[in-house]
Amino acid sequence: MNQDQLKEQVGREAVKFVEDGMYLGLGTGSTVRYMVDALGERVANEHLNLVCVATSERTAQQAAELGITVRNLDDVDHLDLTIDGADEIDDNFQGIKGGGAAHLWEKIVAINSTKNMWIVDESKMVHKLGQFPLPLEVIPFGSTHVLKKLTDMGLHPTFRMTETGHVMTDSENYVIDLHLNEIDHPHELAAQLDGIVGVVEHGLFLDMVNTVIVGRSDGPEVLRARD
Ligand SMILES: O=C[C@H](O)[C@H](O)[C@H](O)COP(=O)(O)O
Repeated sequence: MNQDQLKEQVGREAVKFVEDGMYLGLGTGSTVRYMVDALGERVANEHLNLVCVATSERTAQQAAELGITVRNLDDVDHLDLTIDGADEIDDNFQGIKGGGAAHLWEKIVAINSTKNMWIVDESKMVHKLGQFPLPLEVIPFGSTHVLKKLTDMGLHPTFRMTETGHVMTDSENYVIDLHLNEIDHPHELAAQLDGIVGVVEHGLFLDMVNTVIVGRSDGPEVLRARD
């Protein structure tokens, strides 16, 4: 099975956990895209009553086109479950997210969700975080000074750019990626990054996920991370 087939496999597996009447958070990314397609099929075929909150404009648009009810986070009082992708997951079920620049909204939705599930192909499972560049969402105003500060801290930052300029998030902020190779102490790094003025949010998602579904050639593996 190639990577796309594994992503589709976990997307389809994840929607089996969705129950009628749920308030559901929808993540962002290429794996989630398959999940939302599968969810749309269930909504159409089984007439499920779901209320969904999306973590990006992209996901909101896809879901709405499939006839899934999408509301703003501020218009719901709770979320039962959020299903999202991840860029890396380590042996302790800590994660890096934000490869698609959506980690700010994703983290806000995640912390307001009773349960969180991540769906990944097996290439995302690592022993130690950090091979994947760690994304930060930063306020454009003064961002070159934030970049310099991060450089001085030895965190090897680069702005994430397109051919035409800065990658912009849905909140119209910039993204800085930290090229760390290995993150020995994720909690300490998270606390350091939380303390930098101008950094809105980082892509370390620590102690957050309850269930991980890993796509493997011999079938999806469901891992329980925490209650
Ligand atoms: O910002 C994007 C998100 O954190 C994604 O969930 C993450 O990058 C994984 O995306 P994909 O499923 O495309 O690898």
